[in-house]
Amino acid sequence: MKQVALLMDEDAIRRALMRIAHEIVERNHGVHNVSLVGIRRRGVPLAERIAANLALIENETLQVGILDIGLYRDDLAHRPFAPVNQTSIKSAMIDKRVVVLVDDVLYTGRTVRAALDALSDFGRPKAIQLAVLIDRGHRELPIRADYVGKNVPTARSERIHVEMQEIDGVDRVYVEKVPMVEGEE
Ligand SMILES: O=P(O)(O)OC[C@H]1O[C@H](OP(=O)(O)OP(=O)(O)O)[C@H](O)[C@@H]1O
Ligand SMILES: O=c1cc[nH]c(=O)[nH]1
Repeated sequence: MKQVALLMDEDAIRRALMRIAHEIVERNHGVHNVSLVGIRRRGVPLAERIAANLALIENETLQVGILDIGLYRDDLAHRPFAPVNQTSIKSAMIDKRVVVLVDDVLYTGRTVRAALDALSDFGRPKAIQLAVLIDRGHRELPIRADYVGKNVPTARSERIHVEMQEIDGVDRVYVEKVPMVEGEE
């Protein structure tokens, strides 16, 4: 049977996203030169919520870019369907700016690797920073997050599920515990 444990509820997600917004302001001395880019799918509503928090803190409205990394995945050849590119980014949001990439879960780092590759098509940012709601460890590439909602030590056999009101009708994060197989971490 599927075993699940709640990691974050609506309030915990809201607080984490407000803290991340404050950290972005502090690290970048404001948000004047900052752009937000959400990785589809759930990175997009997360980036929009961080943008709303930044508007409250700094009184500046940031547009949110949408990055679809489908075409840049390193396992493209093993996927059954060709992806449709749903990226929506203007070069002016990238060139010479500090770009904060936003995603829901950081795991192996392969999605972020693909996102860095995809972003380079739009210009040359001054810097790229990474914000994630959950860092679950098990990196396979030298990638780290600058802003983390919650660090969650996990076994590889587990899966983190992030659900967002805008997509799933509810705000919550839970871990699906899969019974360990002998010899696994
Ligand atoms: O660091 P990584 O190993 O790349 O894992 C993290 C990514 O995995 C998830 O996407 P997934 O491809 O599972 O699709 P989903 O968004 O439909 O869950 C999640 O949304 C992250 O983008
Ligand atoms: O646990 C995981 C791993 C990758 N992507 C997710 O969304 N959850």
